[in-house]
Amino acid sequence: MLLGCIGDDFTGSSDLANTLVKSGMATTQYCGVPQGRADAGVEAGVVALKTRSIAPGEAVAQSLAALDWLREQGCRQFFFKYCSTFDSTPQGNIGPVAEALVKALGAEKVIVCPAFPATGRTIYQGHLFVGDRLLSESGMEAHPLTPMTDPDIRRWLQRQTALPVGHVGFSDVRRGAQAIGEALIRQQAQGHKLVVVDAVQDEDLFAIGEAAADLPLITGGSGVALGLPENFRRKGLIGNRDVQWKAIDGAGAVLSGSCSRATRAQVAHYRAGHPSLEIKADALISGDMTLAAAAAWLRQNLDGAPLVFSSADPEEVGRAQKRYGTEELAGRIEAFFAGLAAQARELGVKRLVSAGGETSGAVVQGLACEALQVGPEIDPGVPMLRLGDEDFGLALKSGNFGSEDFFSKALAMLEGR
Ligand SMILES: Nc1ncnc2c1ncn2[C@@H]1O[C@H](COP(=O)(O)OP(=O)(O)O)[C@@H](O)[C@H]1O
Ligand SMILES: O=C(O)[C@@H](O)C(=O)COP(=O)(O)O
Repeated sequence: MLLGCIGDDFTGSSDLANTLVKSGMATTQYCGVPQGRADAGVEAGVVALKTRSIAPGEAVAQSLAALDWLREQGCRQFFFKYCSTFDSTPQGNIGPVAEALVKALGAEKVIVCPAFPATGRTIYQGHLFVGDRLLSESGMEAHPLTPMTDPDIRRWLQRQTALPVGHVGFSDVRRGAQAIGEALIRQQAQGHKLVVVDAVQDEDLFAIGEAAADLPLITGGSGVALGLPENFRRKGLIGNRDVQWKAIDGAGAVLSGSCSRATRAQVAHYRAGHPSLEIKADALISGDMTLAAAAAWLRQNLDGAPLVFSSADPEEVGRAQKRYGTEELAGRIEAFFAGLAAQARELGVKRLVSAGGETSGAVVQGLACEALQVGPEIDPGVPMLRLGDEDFGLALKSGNFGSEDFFSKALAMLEGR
Protein backbone atom coordinates (compact mmCIF):
# COMPACT_ATOMS: atom_id res chain seq x y z
CA MET A 1 0.00 0.00 0.00
CA LEU A 2 1.39 3.37 -1.01
CA LEU A 3 -1.19 5.98 -0.07
CA GLY A 4 -2.91 5.73 3.30
CA CYS A 5 -6.12 7.74 3.67
CA ILE A 6 -8.25 8.51 6.68
CA GLY A 7 -11.78 9.75 5.94
CA ASP A 8 -13.87 11.49 8.60
CA ASP A 9 -17.11 10.06 7.17
CA PHE A 10 -18.26 7.30 4.84
CA THR A 11 -19.64 9.31 1.92
CA GLY A 12 -16.50 11.44 1.92
CA SER A 13 -14.32 8.35 1.97
CA SER A 14 -16.12 6.91 -1.06
CA ASP A 15 -15.72 10.29 -2.78
CA LEU A 16 -11.95 10.10 -2.25
CA ALA A 17 -11.81 6.43 -3.25
CA ASN A 18 -13.70 7.37 -6.43
CA THR A 19 -11.05 9.94 -7.36
CA LEU A 20 -8.19 7.52 -6.73
CA VAL A 21 -9.84 4.69 -8.67
CA LYS A 22 -10.58 6.99 -11.62
CA SER A 23 -6.89 7.94 -11.63
CA GLY A 24 -5.93 4.28 -11.92
CA MET A 25 -4.97 3.36 -8.34
CA ALA A 26 -6.13 0.02 -6.94
CA THR A 27 -8.17 1.34 -4.02
CA THR A 28 -10.16 -0.28 -1.20
CA GLN A 29 -12.44 1.51 1.22
CA TYR A 30 -12.31 0.00 4.73
CA CYS A 31 -15.22 0.39 7.14
CA GLY A 32 -13.38 1.42 10.28
CA VAL A 33 -9.86 0.31 11.20
CA PRO A 34 -9.40 -3.25 9.88
CA GLN A 35 -8.20 -6.08 12.12
CA GLY A 36 -5.90 -7.99 9.79
CA ARG A 37 -3.60 -7.11 6.91
CA ALA A 38 -4.79 -5.54 3.68
CA ASP A 39 -4.96 -7.70 0.56
CA ALA A 40 -1.80 -7.62 -1.50
CA GLY A 41 -2.28 -5.38 -4.52
CA VAL A 42 -4.13 -2.58 -2.74
CA GLU A 43 -2.26 0.59 -3.67
CA ALA A 44 -4.45 3.08 -1.82
CA GLY A 45 -6.37 2.28 1.34
CA VAL A 46 -9.15 4.58 2.57
CA VAL A 47 -10.07 3.94 6.19
CA ALA A 48 -13.58 5.36 6.58
CA LEU A 49 -14.33 6.60 10.10
CA LYS A 50 -17.37 8.31 11.54
CA THR A 51 -15.47 11.05 13.33
CA ARG A 52 -16.83 14.26 11.85
CA SER A 53 -19.30 15.05 14.60
CA ILE A 54 -18.03 13.15 17.64
CA ALA A 55 -15.99 14.50 20.59
CA PRO A 56 -12.57 15.77 19.39
CA GLY A 57 -10.58 13.46 21.71
CA GLU A 58 -12.36 10.39 20.37
CA ALA A 59 -11.93 11.57 16.75
CA VAL A 60 -8.19 11.97 17.36
CA ALA A 61 -7.88 8.52 18.98
CA GLN A 62 -9.68 6.78 16.09
CA SER A 63 -7.70 8.69 13.46
CA LEU A 64 -4.38 7.77 15.11
CA ALA A 65 -5.45 4.12 15.22
CA ALA A 66 -6.18 4.33 11.48
CA LEU A 67 -2.79 5.95 10.91
CA ASP A 68 -1.03 3.14 12.80
CA TRP A 69 -2.76 0.51 10.70
CA LEU A 70 -1.97 2.30 7.43
CA ARG A 71 1.67 2.65 8.48
CA GLU A 72 1.79 -1.09 9.18
CA GLN A 73 0.59 -1.67 5.60
CA GLY A 74 3.68 0.18 4.34
CA CYS A 75 2.09 3.47 3.23
CA ARG A 76 4.56 6.19 2.41
CA GLN A 77 2.16 9.12 2.15
CA PHE A 78 -0.98 9.92 4.15
CA PHE A 79 -4.15 11.81 3.36
CA PHE A 80 -6.75 13.16 5.79
CA LYS A 81 -10.08 13.51 3.94
CA TYR A 82 -12.70 15.92 5.22
CA CYS A 83 -15.62 17.62 3.57
CA SER A 84 -15.35 19.96 0.60
CA THR A 85 -17.57 22.29 2.63
CA PHE A 86 -15.14 21.94 5.58
CA ASP A 87 -17.91 20.53 7.82
CA SER A 88 -16.74 21.02 11.39
CA THR A 89 -17.63 22.90 14.55
CA PRO A 90 -15.56 25.71 16.13
CA GLN A 91 -13.97 22.95 18.30
CA GLY A 92 -13.21 20.51 15.51
CA ASN A 93 -12.69 17.94 14.36
CA ILE A 94 -10.56 18.96 11.38
CA GLY A 95 -8.07 20.98 13.45
CA PRO A 96 -7.55 18.48 16.29
CA VAL A 97 -7.20 15.49 13.94
CA ALA A 98 -4.86 17.34 11.56
CA GLU A 99 -2.76 18.48 14.53
CA ALA A 100 -2.48 14.92 15.89
CA LEU A 101 -1.47 13.58 12.45
CA VAL A 102 1.08 16.38 12.02
CA LYS A 103 2.70 15.44 15.32
CA ALA A 104 2.58 11.69 14.68
CA LEU A 105 4.21 12.07 11.26
CA GLY A 106 6.55 14.96 12.11
CA ALA A 107 4.98 16.76 9.14
CA GLU A 108 5.77 20.32 8.06
CA LYS A 109 3.97 22.32 5.34
CA VAL A 110 0.66 20.51 5.53
CA ILE A 111 -1.75 21.47 2.76
CA VAL A 112 -5.34 22.25 3.76
CA CYS A 113 -7.47 22.30 0.62
CA PRO A 114 -11.16 21.39 0.60
CA ALA A 115 -11.68 22.61 -3.00
CA PHE A 116 -13.70 20.34 -5.34
CA PRO A 117 -14.44 22.38 -8.48
CA ALA A 118 -16.43 19.58 -10.16
CA THR A 119 -19.09 20.10 -7.48
CA GLY A 120 -18.68 23.89 -7.34
CA ARG A 121 -16.40 24.13 -4.29
CA THR A 122 -13.55 26.58 -4.85
CA ILE A 123 -11.16 28.48 -2.57
CA TYR A 124 -10.03 32.01 -3.29
CA GLN A 125 -8.20 34.30 -0.86
CA GLY A 126 -8.68 31.65 1.80
CA HIS A 127 -12.47 31.82 1.41
CA LEU A 128 -14.56 28.81 0.43
CA PHE A 129 -17.28 29.19 -2.18
CA VAL A 130 -20.09 26.82 -3.17
CA GLY A 131 -21.00 27.79 -6.70
CA ASP A 132 -21.16 31.58 -6.70
CA ARG A 133 -22.03 31.85 -2.99
CA LEU A 134 -19.77 32.07 0.02
CA LEU A 135 -19.91 28.89 2.12
CA SER A 136 -21.81 30.71 4.84
CA GLU A 137 -24.60 31.64 2.38
CA SER A 138 -24.76 28.31 0.57
CA GLY A 139 -27.26 26.50 2.81
CA MET A 140 -24.40 24.97 4.83
CA GLU A 141 -24.99 27.63 7.50
CA ALA A 142 -28.12 25.62 8.39
CA HIS A 143 -26.53 22.14 8.55
CA PRO A 144 -28.07 20.09 11.40
CA LEU A 145 -24.73 19.16 13.02
CA THR A 146 -21.97 21.33 11.59
CA PRO A 147 -23.41 24.72 10.58
CA MET A 148 -20.76 26.56 8.58
CA THR A 149 -21.13 30.21 9.42
CA ASP A 150 -17.66 31.50 8.46
CA PRO A 151 -16.37 31.13 4.87
CA ASP A 152 -12.78 32.11 5.82
CA ILE A 153 -11.20 28.69 6.16
CA ARG A 154 -8.02 30.13 7.71
CA ARG A 155 -9.99 31.76 10.52
CA TRP A 156 -12.33 28.78 11.04
CA LEU A 157 -9.42 26.31 11.18
CA GLN A 158 -7.39 28.55 13.52
CA ARG A 159 -10.24 28.33 16.04
CA GLN A 160 -9.77 24.55 16.11
CA THR A 161 -6.01 24.26 16.54
CA ALA A 162 -2.99 25.70 18.33
CA LEU A 163 -0.85 25.10 15.21
CA PRO A 164 -0.30 28.32 13.26
CA VAL A 165 -2.38 28.44 10.07
CA GLY A 166 -0.92 29.98 6.90
CA HIS A 167 -2.08 30.58 3.35
CA VAL A 168 -0.86 30.10 -0.22
CA GLY A 169 -2.88 32.41 -2.44
CA PHE A 170 -4.08 32.02 -6.00
CA SER A 171 -1.29 34.26 -7.35
CA ASP A 172 1.18 31.49 -6.47
CA VAL A 173 -1.12 28.57 -7.29
CA ARG A 174 -1.78 29.76 -10.84
CA ARG A 175 1.97 29.71 -11.56
CA GLY A 176 2.13 25.92 -11.10
CA ALA A 177 3.74 23.22 -8.97
CA GLN A 178 7.15 24.81 -8.52
CA ALA A 179 5.72 28.16 -7.39
CA ILE A 180 3.39 26.34 -4.99
CA GLY A 181 6.32 24.39 -3.57
CA GLU A 182 8.29 27.61 -3.03
CA ALA A 183 5.30 29.30 -1.40
CA LEU A 184 4.93 26.34 0.97
CA ILE A 185 8.59 26.67 1.96
CA ARG A 186 8.02 30.38 2.73
CA GLN A 187 5.02 29.41 4.85
CA GLN A 188 7.16 26.87 6.71
CA ALA A 189 9.81 29.55 7.35
CA GLN A 190 7.10 31.68 8.95
CA GLY A 191 6.20 28.79 11.26
CA HIS A 192 2.92 27.92 9.55
CA LYS A 193 2.34 24.16 9.80
CA LEU A 194 -1.17 24.05 8.35
CA VAL A 195 -1.44 25.95 5.09
CA VAL A 196 -4.75 26.73 3.39
CA VAL A 197 -4.13 26.64 -0.38
CA ASP A 198 -6.37 28.40 -2.88
CA ALA A 199 -7.72 26.39 -5.85
CA VAL A 200 -10.45 27.27 -8.34
CA GLN A 201 -10.10 24.63 -11.05
CA ASP A 202 -8.87 21.06 -11.47
CA GLU A 203 -5.69 22.32 -13.11
CA ASP A 204 -4.79 24.03 -9.79
CA LEU A 205 -5.42 20.80 -7.90
CA PHE A 206 -3.18 18.81 -10.24
CA ALA A 207 -0.42 21.38 -9.67
CA ILE A 208 -0.92 21.27 -5.88
CA GLY A 209 -0.80 17.45 -6.07
CA GLU A 210 2.48 17.59 -7.94
CA ALA A 211 3.91 20.02 -5.39
CA ALA A 212 2.88 17.59 -2.65
CA ALA A 213 4.78 14.61 -4.12
CA ASP A 214 7.22 14.37 -1.21
CA LEU A 215 5.02 15.60 1.63
CA PRO A 216 4.13 12.95 4.22
CA LEU A 217 0.66 14.39 4.94
CA ILE A 218 -1.93 16.13 2.81
CA THR A 219 -5.38 17.16 4.00
CA GLY A 220 -8.45 18.18 2.07
CA GLY A 221 -11.43 17.22 -0.02
CA SER A 222 -11.16 14.61 -2.75
CA GLY A 223 -10.11 17.30 -5.25
CA VAL A 224 -6.59 17.73 -3.92
CA ALA A 225 -6.05 13.97 -4.34
CA LEU A 226 -6.49 14.32 -8.13
CA GLY A 227 -2.77 14.79 -8.75
CA LEU A 228 -1.40 12.26 -6.23
CA PRO A 229 -1.63 9.02 -8.26
CA GLU A 230 0.49 10.58 -11.00
CA ASN A 231 3.31 11.14 -8.47
CA PHE A 232 3.44 7.39 -7.82
CA ARG A 233 3.15 6.63 -11.54
CA ARG A 234 6.06 8.93 -12.32
CA LYS A 235 8.18 6.93 -9.87
CA GLY A 236 7.13 3.69 -11.58
CA LEU A 237 5.24 2.48 -8.49
CA ILE A 238 1.81 2.06 -10.10
CA GLY A 239 0.51 1.28 -13.57
CA ASN A 240 -2.86 1.95 -15.18
CA ARG A 241 -6.09 0.08 -14.64
CA ASP A 242 -9.72 0.33 -15.74
CA VAL A 243 -12.60 0.58 -13.29
CA GLN A 244 -14.69 -2.60 -13.32
CA TRP A 245 -18.35 -3.23 -12.42
CA LYS A 246 -20.36 -6.48 -12.40
CA ALA A 247 -24.09 -5.69 -12.55
CA ILE A 248 -26.21 -6.58 -9.51
CA ASP A 249 -29.80 -7.88 -9.87
CA GLY A 250 -32.37 -7.75 -7.12
CA ALA A 251 -34.52 -5.35 -5.16
CA GLY A 252 -33.48 -1.73 -4.70
CA ALA A 253 -34.20 0.74 -1.89
CA VAL A 254 -33.23 4.25 -0.83
CA LEU A 255 -32.58 5.51 2.72
CA SER A 256 -32.17 9.24 3.28
CA GLY A 257 -31.26 10.99 6.53
CA SER A 258 -29.58 13.94 4.85
CA CYS A 259 -31.31 17.30 5.31
CA SER A 260 -29.09 19.09 2.81
CA ARG A 261 -30.61 21.15 0.01
CA ALA A 262 -29.64 18.81 -2.83
CA THR A 263 -30.93 15.74 -1.00
CA ARG A 264 -34.27 17.37 -0.22
CA ALA A 265 -34.75 18.08 -3.93
CA GLN A 266 -33.76 14.47 -4.76
CA VAL A 267 -36.26 13.15 -2.20
CA ALA A 268 -39.05 15.32 -3.64
CA HIS A 269 -38.21 14.16 -7.17
CA TYR A 270 -38.06 10.46 -6.28
CA ARG A 271 -41.24 10.51 -4.15
CA ALA A 272 -43.24 11.57 -7.17
CA GLY A 273 -42.69 8.16 -8.82
CA HIS A 274 -41.96 5.69 -6.01
CA PRO A 275 -43.45 4.53 -2.71
CA SER A 276 -42.06 6.57 0.16
CA LEU A 277 -42.23 6.57 3.94
CA GLU A 278 -41.42 9.73 5.86
CA ILE A 279 -39.93 9.32 9.33
CA LYS A 280 -40.90 12.26 11.51
CA ALA A 281 -38.73 13.02 14.54
CA ASP A 282 -41.81 13.26 16.79
CA ALA A 283 -43.11 9.88 15.66
CA LEU A 284 -39.75 8.18 16.16
CA ILE A 285 -39.25 9.59 19.64
CA SER A 286 -42.83 8.95 20.77
CA GLY A 287 -42.72 5.39 19.47
CA ASP A 288 -45.52 5.97 16.94
CA MET A 289 -42.96 4.95 14.31
CA THR A 290 -40.79 1.93 15.03
CA LEU A 291 -38.11 0.02 13.19
CA ALA A 292 -40.43 -2.98 12.96
CA ALA A 293 -43.19 -0.87 11.37
CA ALA A 294 -40.77 0.66 8.86
CA ALA A 295 -39.36 -2.79 7.99
CA ALA A 296 -42.90 -4.12 7.46
CA TRP A 297 -43.65 -1.18 5.15
CA LEU A 298 -40.39 -1.83 3.28
CA ARG A 299 -41.34 -5.49 2.77
CA GLN A 300 -44.74 -4.54 1.35
CA ASN A 301 -43.23 -2.03 -1.06
CA LEU A 302 -40.10 -3.88 -2.08
CA ASP A 303 -41.14 -4.18 -5.73
CA GLY A 304 -41.34 -0.40 -6.11
CA ALA A 305 -37.75 0.47 -5.06
CA PRO A 306 -39.07 2.26 -1.95
CA LEU A 307 -37.66 5.33 -0.23
CA VAL A 308 -37.54 5.83 3.54
CA PHE A 309 -36.50 9.33 4.57
CA SER A 310 -36.23 11.65 7.55
CA SER A 311 -34.90 14.51 5.40
CA ALA A 312 -36.59 17.73 6.49
CA ASP A 313 -36.14 21.44 5.96
CA PRO A 314 -34.04 23.55 8.39
CA GLU A 315 -37.09 24.95 10.23
CA GLU A 316 -38.47 21.50 11.00
CA VAL A 317 -35.01 20.18 11.93
CA GLY A 318 -34.43 23.18 14.23
CA ARG A 319 -37.77 22.68 16.00
CA ALA A 320 -37.13 18.97 16.56
CA GLN A 321 -33.58 19.60 17.79
CA LYS A 322 -34.85 22.13 20.32
CA ARG A 323 -37.40 19.62 21.55
CA TYR A 324 -35.18 16.54 21.76
CA GLY A 325 -31.56 17.78 21.72
CA THR A 326 -29.36 17.83 18.60
CA GLU A 327 -27.10 14.89 19.41
CA GLU A 328 -29.77 12.73 20.98
CA LEU A 329 -32.04 13.16 17.98
CA ALA A 330 -29.26 12.55 15.43
CA GLY A 331 -28.29 9.42 17.37
CA ARG A 332 -31.85 8.11 17.37
CA ILE A 333 -32.35 8.74 13.66
CA GLU A 334 -28.98 7.25 12.74
CA ALA A 335 -29.64 4.14 14.88
CA PHE A 336 -32.99 3.80 13.10
CA PHE A 337 -31.33 3.87 9.66
CA ALA A 338 -28.61 1.45 10.79
CA GLY A 339 -31.31 -0.97 11.89
CA LEU A 340 -33.35 -0.47 8.73
CA ALA A 341 -30.33 -1.12 6.50
CA ALA A 342 -29.78 -4.45 8.25
CA GLN A 343 -33.47 -5.31 7.85
CA ALA A 344 -33.45 -4.30 4.19
CA ARG A 345 -30.61 -6.71 3.54
CA GLU A 346 -32.49 -9.50 5.32
CA LEU A 347 -35.56 -8.74 3.21
CA GLY A 348 -33.52 -9.30 0.07
CA VAL A 349 -32.54 -5.78 -0.96
CA LYS A 350 -29.45 -6.02 -3.18
CA ARG A 351 -29.04 -2.41 -4.28
CA LEU A 352 -29.11 0.30 -1.63
CA VAL A 353 -28.70 4.05 -1.96
CA SER A 354 -27.97 5.97 1.22
CA ALA A 355 -28.05 9.77 1.36
CA GLY A 356 -26.06 11.68 3.97
CA GLY A 357 -22.60 11.27 5.46
CA GLU A 358 -23.55 10.49 9.06
CA THR A 359 -26.52 8.51 7.82
CA SER A 360 -24.29 6.46 5.52
CA GLY A 361 -21.86 5.79 8.37
CA ALA A 362 -24.78 4.36 10.34
CA VAL A 363 -26.09 2.42 7.31
CA VAL A 364 -22.72 0.79 6.67
CA GLN A 365 -22.39 -0.05 10.36
CA GLY A 366 -25.83 -1.65 10.12
CA LEU A 367 -24.64 -3.71 7.15
CA ALA A 368 -21.62 -4.81 9.20
CA CYS A 369 -19.09 -5.05 6.40
CA GLU A 370 -15.34 -4.70 6.59
CA ALA A 371 -14.42 -3.42 3.17
CA LEU A 372 -16.01 -1.95 0.06
CA GLN A 373 -14.87 -2.42 -3.52
CA VAL A 374 -15.03 0.77 -5.54
CA GLY A 375 -16.66 0.82 -8.97
CA PRO A 376 -17.38 3.49 -11.59
CA GLU A 377 -18.70 6.96 -10.80
CA ILE A 378 -22.45 7.67 -10.74
CA ASP A 379 -22.22 11.44 -10.36
CA PRO A 380 -19.19 13.58 -9.38
CA GLY A 381 -17.97 12.37 -5.98
CA VAL A 382 -20.21 9.28 -5.76
CA PRO A 383 -19.03 5.85 -6.96
CA MET A 384 -20.80 2.51 -7.03
CA LEU A 385 -19.63 0.29 -4.19
CA ARG A 386 -19.82 -3.45 -3.64
CA LEU A 387 -19.94 -5.00 -0.18
CA GLY A 388 -16.80 -7.14 -0.08
CA ASP A 389 -17.28 -10.02 -2.53
CA GLU A 390 -21.05 -10.08 -2.09
CA ASP A 391 -23.66 -9.30 -4.72
CA PHE A 392 -24.76 -6.26 -2.77
CA GLY A 393 -24.36 -2.80 -4.31
CA LEU A 394 -24.27 0.48 -2.49
CA ALA A 395 -24.14 4.17 -3.28
CA LEU A 396 -23.23 6.48 -0.40
CA LYS A 397 -24.31 9.93 -1.50
CA SER A 398 -22.93 13.04 0.16
CA GLY A 399 -25.65 15.44 1.23
CA ASN A 400 -25.14 18.03 -1.46
CA PHE A 401 -23.92 15.83 -4.30
CA GLY A 402 -25.82 14.37 -7.22
CA SER A 403 -28.34 15.39 -9.84
CA GLU A 404 -32.04 15.66 -8.97
CA ASP A 405 -32.71 12.17 -10.38
CA PHE A 406 -29.74 10.69 -8.51
CA PHE A 407 -31.65 7.97 -6.64
CA SER A 408 -33.14 6.31 -9.72
CA LYS A 409 -29.94 6.85 -11.69
CA ALA A 410 -27.86 5.15 -8.98
CA LEU A 411 -30.23 2.17 -8.68
CA ALA A 412 -30.21 1.73 -12.45
CA MET A 413 -26.42 1.92 -12.71
CA LEU A 414 -25.91 -0.59 -9.91
CA GLU A 415 -28.07 -2.93 -11.99
CA GLY A 416 -25.86 -2.35 -14.98
CA ARG A 417 -28.36 -0.19 -16.88
N1 LIG B 1 -35.81 15.27 10.55
C1 LIG B 1 -34.64 15.41 11.18
N2 LIG B 1 -34.53 16.21 12.25
C2 LIG B 1 -33.34 16.35 12.89
N3 LIG B 1 -32.21 15.74 12.52
C3 LIG B 1 -32.27 14.93 11.45
C4 LIG B 1 -33.49 14.72 10.73
N4 LIG B 1 -33.25 13.86 9.73
C5 LIG B 1 -31.96 13.54 9.82
N5 LIG B 1 -31.35 14.16 10.84
C6 LIG B 1 -29.93 14.05 11.26
O1 LIG B 1 -29.20 15.06 10.56
C7 LIG B 1 -27.90 14.56 10.26
C8 LIG B 1 -27.68 14.72 8.77
O2 LIG B 1 -26.34 14.50 8.52
P1 LIG B 1 -25.82 13.62 7.32
O3 LIG B 1 -26.44 12.29 7.30
O4 LIG B 1 -24.33 13.68 7.40
O5 LIG B 1 -26.32 14.43 6.05
P2 LIG B 1 -25.46 15.38 5.07
O6 LIG B 1 -24.61 14.50 4.25
O7 LIG B 1 -26.51 16.10 4.31
O8 LIG B 1 -24.61 16.26 5.94
C9 LIG B 1 -27.85 13.12 10.73
O9 LIG B 1 -27.23 13.02 11.98
C10 LIG B 1 -29.33 12.76 10.81
O10 LIG B 1 -29.58 11.71 11.74
O1 LIG C 1 -16.07 16.42 0.20
C1 LIG C 1 -17.29 16.30 0.14
O2 LIG C 1 -18.07 17.24 -0.07
C2 LIG C 1 -17.87 14.94 0.42
O3 LIG C 1 -16.97 13.94 0.12
C3 LIG C 1 -18.27 14.87 1.84
O4 LIG C 1 -17.45 14.61 2.69
C4 LIG C 1 -19.64 15.24 2.08
O5 LIG C 1 -20.12 14.93 3.38
P1 LIG C 1 -21.70 14.85 3.62
O6 LIG C 1 -22.34 15.98 2.90
O7 LIG C 1 -21.87 14.95 5.10
O8 LIG C 1 -22.16 13.54 3.08
